[in-house]
Amino acid sequence: MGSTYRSVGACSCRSHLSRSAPPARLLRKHQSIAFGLQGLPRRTCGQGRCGKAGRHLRFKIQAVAAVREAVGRHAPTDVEYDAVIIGCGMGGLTTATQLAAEGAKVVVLEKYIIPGGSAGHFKRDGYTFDVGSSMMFGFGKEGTTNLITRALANVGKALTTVPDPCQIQYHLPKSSEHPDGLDIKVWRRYEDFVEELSRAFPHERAGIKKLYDECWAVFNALNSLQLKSLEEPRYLLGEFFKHPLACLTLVKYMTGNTGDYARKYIRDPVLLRFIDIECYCWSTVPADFTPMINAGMVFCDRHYGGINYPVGGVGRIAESLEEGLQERGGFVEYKANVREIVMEPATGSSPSRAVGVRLNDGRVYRGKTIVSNATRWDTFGKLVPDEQLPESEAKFRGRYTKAPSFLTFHLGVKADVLPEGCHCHHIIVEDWNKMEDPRGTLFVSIPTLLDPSLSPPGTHIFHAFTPEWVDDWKGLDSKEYERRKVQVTDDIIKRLEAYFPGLGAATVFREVGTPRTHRRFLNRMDGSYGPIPSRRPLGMLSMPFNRTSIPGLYCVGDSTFPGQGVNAVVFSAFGCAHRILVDLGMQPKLPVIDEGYNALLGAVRDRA
Ligand SMILES: NC(=O)c1ccc[n+]([C@@H]2O[C@H](COP(=O)([O-])OP(=O)(O)OC[C@H]3O[C@@H](n4cnc5c(N)ncnc54)[C@H](O)[C@@H]3O)[C@@H](O)[C@H]2O)c1
Ligand SMILES: CC(C)=CCC/C(C)=C/C=C/C(C)=C/C=C/C(C)=C/C=C/C=C(C)/C=C/C=C(C)/C=C/C=C(\C)CCC=C(C)C
Repeated sequence: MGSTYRSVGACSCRSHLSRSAPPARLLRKHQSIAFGLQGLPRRTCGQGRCGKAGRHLRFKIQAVAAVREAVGRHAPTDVEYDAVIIGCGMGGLTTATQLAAEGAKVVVLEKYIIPGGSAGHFKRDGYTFDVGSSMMFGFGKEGTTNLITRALANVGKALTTVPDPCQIQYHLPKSSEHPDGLDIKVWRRYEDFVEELSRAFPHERAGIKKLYDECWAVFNALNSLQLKSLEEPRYLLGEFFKHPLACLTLVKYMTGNTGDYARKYIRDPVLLRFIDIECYCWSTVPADFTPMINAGMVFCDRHYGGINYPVGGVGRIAESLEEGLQERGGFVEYKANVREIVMEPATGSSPSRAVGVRLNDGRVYRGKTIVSNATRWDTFGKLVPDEQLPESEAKFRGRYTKAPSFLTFHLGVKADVLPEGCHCHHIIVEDWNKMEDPRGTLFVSIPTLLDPSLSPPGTHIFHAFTPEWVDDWKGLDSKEYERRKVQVTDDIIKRLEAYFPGLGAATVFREVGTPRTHRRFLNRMDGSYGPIPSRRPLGMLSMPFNRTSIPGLYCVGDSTFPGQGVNAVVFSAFGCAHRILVDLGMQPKLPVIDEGYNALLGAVRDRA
């Protein structure tokens, strides 16, 4: 089994260790130690600040002990929580913080030993690697769509971020019109991007502008509303009253997909493929399967709030949220593997209800509400046994399927291998017909171009990833598994050398994750990136919101609307926390309308 999120490589430098720091802070500063719970750290930080290894070893042993203590702490089981949350990914953690900010009593139970799940980070040999994407939306300063900024602010936190001047540099295949291939940069300034794309497709200049301007109509509507639970009619009516035009605009786009709008304005087949990759790179499906509301959000926030990288790495977001949660009396228990959701049996006219969770070690946590941040397939099928699968979930399985997982290559490279003026994020498509194949599209992020402190001097982090199914990695013994990892890394580096000449020779550190790594360390069924529609969806209406048909049980994260993406998951958490606060009577509701509206919403969505 790959060791991507486990091996030892801690900093022993005094500047990184503090004997007096509380355990949570130690966890943050010494996450590398936390990754090395199986043994003592082997090395110093690689940032050149250490030199007195013997003396520092004493601090190191104390730090390891403190981290062990933090990781091993149990939350009390003799109380009833307002919410018991399964999983400390961005979905679960943000729900917890937003509930705690309103005075709710919450506990988060996380199987692994760090916060953030796919949006966490880990340290090795002086490198801080983001587990998943390094491209952060929702970090702007203005409007209402800056959801990450808001989630942090609601628990009194803020992070310093570095603006990225270019969201993505696309390296696209040759065509008769573009015999050298197509190189498109999505600049932070909207007008610069539209100009660059229009220069590549001059005959489609008007269509390009119309399509992206239509996305702005969606974004401007979203960006004028308070973003909360779409399952809560009191809030919706309030927003309709305050911003009728914005709400009607969203109603108009609610059932539409991006491909329909693209074809309305654009004829050029290569440009339509470009719109497909613009969607695929975050939704893992082409434009016809991507809801227009989501495209409006992604295609405009990158210009409005911009793409901004948090100093210290993406994992700082989750670490800061966890601090905010603790300061508000919430609790995250690590190494807490939830085995099942405990149900109270049905009585008379009351259906069976979720009332707690049972861990692998047998302990039970009871809650007025239970929130699952696990994927839909892990929640229904594992935590709730298949025999109790609600009809709505059976329907979900018919409409959505698991997206593939990823092969991830966390590389340390010599700095001089990067070309002059290199941008942080790259997408490489060598053949349009292979865009959606496993190992077809290559993604690259070099976050050290924005925050050089993440790697030792003279080096960069080069994070490459590509979609991959778990099936190809099943049933291998450890020797064959390791051999396959080396082989696939060499193959991918060879392909990347066409764009980054000398990459192989310049690589000084390698850590490779496979779908099995994602499955094991993120606890995601088959390591999946999340749900994708198995047929054309009815825009945003097809994805489930936070409530489930089991009373007391809510879902949050990328298995709920609006799907994958850190800011998307944060929106799902805002909705989840809001709906729970209303259901717990901690925020007001309109009782009769509430039930009628949700029954209607359920009926419409059943047909979606
Ligand atoms: N490698 C990648 O790039 C990658 C892969 C998948 C998802 N993503 C992205 O990550 C985000 C997903 O966020 P999310 O919050 O929905 O999920 P998440 O997968 O990031 O977090 C879920 C957390 O729940 C924990 N968990 C699951 N089952 C558990 C159980 N039974 N007991 C205790 N803990 C359990 C996991 O350990 C994990 O920490 C999205 O932005 C998505 O796009 C990225
Ligand atoms: C009745 C009803 C229901 C309603 C009525 C009307 C209304 C009012 C409506 C409303 C609506 C709303 C509010 C909505 C909202 C929405 C939202 C917020 C959305 C969001 C979204 C987001 C997203 C999707 C995102 C995503 C992102 C991502 C995924 C990212 C990713 C990235 C990556 C992967 C990276 C790449 C890389 C490279 C390039 C290297």
